[in-house]
Amino acid sequence: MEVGFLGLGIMGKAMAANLLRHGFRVTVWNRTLSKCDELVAMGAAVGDTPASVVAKCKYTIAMLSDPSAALSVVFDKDGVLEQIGEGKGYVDMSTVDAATSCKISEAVKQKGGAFVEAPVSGSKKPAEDGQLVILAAGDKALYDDMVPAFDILGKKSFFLGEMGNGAKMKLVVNMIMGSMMNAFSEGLCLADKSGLSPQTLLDVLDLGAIANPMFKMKGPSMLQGSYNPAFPLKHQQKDMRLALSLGDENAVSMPVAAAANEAFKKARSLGLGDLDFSAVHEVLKGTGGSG
Ligand SMILES: NC(=O)C1=CN([C@@H]2O[C@H](COP(=O)(O)OP(=O)(O)OC[C@H]3O[C@@H](n4cnc5c(N)ncnc54)[C@H](OP(=O)(O)O)[C@@H]3O)[C@@H](O)[C@H]2O)C=CC1
Ligand SMILES: O=CCCC(=O)O
Repeated sequence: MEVGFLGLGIMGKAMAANLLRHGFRVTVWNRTLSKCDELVAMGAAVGDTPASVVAKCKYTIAMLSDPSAALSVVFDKDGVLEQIGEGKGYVDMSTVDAATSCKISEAVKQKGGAFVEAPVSGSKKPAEDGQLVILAAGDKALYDDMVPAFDILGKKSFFLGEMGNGAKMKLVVNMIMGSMMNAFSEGLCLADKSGLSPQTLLDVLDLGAIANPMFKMKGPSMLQGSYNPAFPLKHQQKDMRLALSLGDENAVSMPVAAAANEAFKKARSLGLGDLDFSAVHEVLKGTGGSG
């Protein structure tokens, strides 16, 4: 199978590499073109623009930072819309809001193409290992065509029905994750300040009902103040913002998520946006704990 791949950040690079390793022919494009080099060394071809990738490939996948990037790659000059059409499919796996997905979907359909939104749960390592959870919605025929690729990228794919449901599901999941990260960080600070060993807290948590891969993976590095980015904090804050907006639209009160968002915003204002989202711990340490 041949696919185009737009966006070679932390996630896109790992996902495109995975497709190459499994025998897919992949044509890549990234705004900063030099980031294509590693994929070319693995056998990828390069397109000069999103439009040229879509012209070459029947199916094109995108993995971009946020709604503004997702829209720009489709609607701007040399964008996806210039070449999408009958018989071609576009799959956006970026985390965006439902309105962004719907806008792209309408435009692609108007040109005769098919569109699926397919954001993912799972971070850098699951992307490298093909263990993502894919939250797709939109054109079912295109989804079915993409299953061979989704089976390589992920351990499970959900088809969630109408356009926007993938984005909404992803935002709900990440809203919970961002709130959990704040509660976890507060717990580490509280343990430390009240004379307990935060390391022992990690051991206790890992044996009980709230054990989870995030605490297990992030806890030790948070205690060391080490935040090598797997999931950049600026993206987690974007997801909190978009989830809170979904809450506004549906009149759902989310005080816990709103407080977590404030901590992520504070972290961004301190210049921590490019670090891992667990760097929010630095903010919470600064307000009383020492982790
Ligand atoms: N990292 C993670 O753990 C996970 C991330 N996600 C989501 O996946 C998406 C990608 O995340 P991740 O790979 O971590 O992000 P990165 O910040 O590592 O990569 C972002 C990508 O978007 C591109 N980009 C940004 N702005 C524009 C623009 N205006 N026009 C064209 N391209 C643009 C960047 O290009 P350039 O290289 O030129 O800057 C880069 O390829 C995000 O929506 C994120 O929320 C979902 C699950 C997990
Ligand atoms: O959007 C990022 C999700 C990160 C994860 O699921 O571990």
